[in-house]
This record gives sequence, structure tokens and C-alpha cells, in this order.
Amino acid sequence: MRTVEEHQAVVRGLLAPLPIEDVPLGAAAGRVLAADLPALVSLPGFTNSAMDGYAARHAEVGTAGEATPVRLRVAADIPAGRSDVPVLEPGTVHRIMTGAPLPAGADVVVPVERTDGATDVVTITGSPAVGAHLRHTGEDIRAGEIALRAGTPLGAAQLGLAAAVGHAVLPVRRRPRVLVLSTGSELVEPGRPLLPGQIYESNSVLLATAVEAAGGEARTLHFVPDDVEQFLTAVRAELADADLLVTSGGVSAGAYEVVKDAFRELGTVEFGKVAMQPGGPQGAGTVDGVPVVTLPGNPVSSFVSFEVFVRPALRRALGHSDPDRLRTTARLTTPLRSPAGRRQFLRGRFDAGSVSQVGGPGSHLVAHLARANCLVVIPEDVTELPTGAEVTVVLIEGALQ
Ligand SMILES: Nc1nc2c(c(=O)[nH]1)N[C@H]1C(S)=C(S)[C@@H](COP(=O)(O)OP(=O)(O)OC[C@H]3O[C@@H](n4cnc5c(N)ncnc54)[C@H](O)[C@@H]3O)O[C@H]1N2
Ligand code: MOO
Repeated sequence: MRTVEEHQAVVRGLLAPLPIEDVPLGAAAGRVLAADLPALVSLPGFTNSAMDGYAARHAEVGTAGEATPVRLRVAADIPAGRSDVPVLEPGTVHRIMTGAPLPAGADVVVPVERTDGATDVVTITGSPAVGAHLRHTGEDIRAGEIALRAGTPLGAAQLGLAAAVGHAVLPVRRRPRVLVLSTGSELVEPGRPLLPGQIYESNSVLLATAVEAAGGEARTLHFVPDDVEQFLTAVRAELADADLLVTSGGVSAGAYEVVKDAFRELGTVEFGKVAMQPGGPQGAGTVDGVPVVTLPGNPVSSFVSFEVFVRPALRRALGHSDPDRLRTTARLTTPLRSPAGRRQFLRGRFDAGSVSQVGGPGSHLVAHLARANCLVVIPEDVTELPTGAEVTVVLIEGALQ
């Protein structure tokens, strides 16, 4: 039996880094930066005003107060964007707006609230300290410095920075195209009537959503084959532009395990057991050179197997500098048992340092899965834990909300 780490290494080894493409800023959200990104300009690009007010010489306005007003001529008006800013002559001020370049000679901005707001001769009734309300060239980042490192996921703040330092397009890794294939003749598309013995097909949308959340592009296919040959022909026809095929179901010990039967014949996909629960029966390899990961069909097994094997491999191929989920430790609110020799990934609800088990260990408990916000990891050599024991939890999206 393989360990979790051994199978993770096999799956990781199937996926090469994805090719790099340039995408416009507006299409880069959620992608991963593929190269270090230098700042093309400094931020701020020039020393400018942080307030609407008057650019002045502190030596001339420093004594201003309600009882000791200072009156100075307004020699220029500087809106944001003005590029021909005149020098501030002694005995004058410039009216200045937030973000406008500070005129040479000025060393303070007096906010408009501390003046009468006049445009010819302004009366100043208060003065901030020297240097107040100025934003200096390069205080945030200097031109030529690395603004964002390769491997950074691009969210709102990162894209805002990329734009601010002058980039219109960004190098990112192409999203992996993942074909999600479910098998099983008992499965019916939701929305249609069920006959006795049938169930609604749920792994396609579960896995496709997980693929998209991991940064991939999913295409789903539900296929009920009559035989192995027909299955292989149908799969091969779909594989042409896929980076990865993820199947669910048909890999255990039953009499109708079409995925296992079809792929084992090729000799390029290996099936076996991994020392974990859920997610024991696993397979991985290639079909016509395309990486394939075969996940067990129970919905919770599919979910957990994706989390443990596929998600980190996809994110690594996408160039994430940190492909794994956040982990933390938490105290159990109830005792629990775990099978010897298997790493157990129980579903849990994490809150403020405590974790409660959600449902039992059964891998059919999809309603309980949907209420969980973490996986509780119980090591292979631990069979019993009391209330209050410290366990590792893997936080699923939204766990910290
Ligand atoms: N004799 C043995 N039986 C089983 C073993 C074993 O080692 N020996 N392993 C068990 C474990 S653990 C798991 S997990 C499952 C894995 O089985 P398969 O991957 O072959 O999956 P199926 O048999 O096709 O389905 C299992 C279960 O999940 C339901 N299912 C499958 N696909 C979907 C889908 N797309 N949407 C919703 N539900 C799905 C299916 O109806 C079954 O109930 O095998 C155990 N048995
Ligand atoms: O190992 Mo199976 O994946 O429990 O349910």
C-alpha cells in the first residue's frame, strides 16, 4: 500500500509546469504570476500632496493660528495631472489638490480646512508640522524593484499594484484544461426523474468546481459505457486538448469497474491502495500521454482525494509558490477513533481554535461534507484521541470567515 506522500509525488510528477502566456490585466484575476515583475515607475512617481489645500513654505506659515492668521498670495493653481508646475516663489502659496505634484520650494501642505479657501489671497489660520501631508517619490516602491514575485496569485491588490507600476499585460501560466469524467450506470443528471436504484450524479459538478477553484478549466463528461473498448474510444476522442483527465468511480473491487479495466489494459495507469481514509482506492498514470488521475466514486472520497492529490499538483503546475492549503492546529470538542495504518481525513468544523467532527467517517456523507469547513487529519499511528487533543486541520475555502 502506498503512503499519502508517495501517491502525492506520483500525481505531482504527472503534471509539468504549464506554458506561460501574456494576458491583459483585466483577464489576469485568479491567475498566478509566472515571472518576477519589476516596477516600471516609482510609487509615488513624484512627490505630491496628500490633501486638498495650499503648498507653502513652512517658514512662512508655521506661526499661523486663529489669533495669528497669515495672509499669502495664491500664485498658481495645481490640479492633479498638471505637468508644468511653477516654482513656489517666496511670499506666495499654490493652491494644490490631492495627488498634484508639489512645487519646488514647498515643504508643507496646509489643508483647505485651515484656511478661508480663497483663490487670490488666502488667509491661513493653522499650520501643520514641516513636511506634513506630503507623499514622497518612491516611498512605496522604487522603479526597478520587484513589485510582485513569480508564484504570486493575482487578486485585487496585486492587480492594482501591477497597474500602478505600469504593466498592461502580465505573464501567467496557462490554466490547465481538465477533463472530468464520471462513470456509473446508476447515475442520473439532476433535474430528471429517478428510477428505483438510481441516484443523482454529483461528482462531475463537485470536481469541476474544485478544478476551477484550483485555477483550472474544467470540462465534464458523464459516460456510461457498454464495454471497455467503447469506453476507451470515447475517452481518447475527448483527450486531444486536455492537460489532465480526472475520473471518478469504477476503480474498486467490483465486477463492473470500467475505468480500472480499460486503463489497466493500456499498461500506463497504475491502480492500488493508498493508506488513507477516505480515498483508499486510487490510480494514476497516462493515457495517450495525457496525465490521468482516477479517484474513487464515493463523493466524499472524490472530494478528499482531489484535495490531497490533485489540487496541490494543479497549483504547483500553475506556478503557485505555496500550492498547499492553510493548516493549523485545533482542539477536539469530542473524542474520536481512527483506523490503524491509515491517515484519516475527517470532515470538521473549525472555529476559534476548536474543531468538531461533522458526521461520521462514511464517504457517502455528502450533506455533512457540505457543512464542513476543514479536514481533520488523524495520523496513521493514532487510533484514539480524547476531547481536547490537539489535531491538525486543513482549512477549506471560507474556513476563516
Ligand atoms: N470489496 C471492496 N469494495 C469496495 C472497496 C474495496 O476495497 N473492496 N473500496 C470501497 C471504497 S473505500 C470506495 S471509496 C469505493 C470506491 O469505488 P469506485 O471508485 O469503484 O466507485 P463506484 O463503485 O463507482 O461508486 C462508489 C459509490 O459512489 C457513488 N458514485 C460514483 N460515482 C458517482 C457520481 N459521479 N456521483 C454520485 N455518486 C457517485 C456510487 O453510486 C457508489 O455508491 O468502493 C468501496 N467498495
Ligand atoms: O476509501 Mo473509500 O474512499 O472510504 O470511501
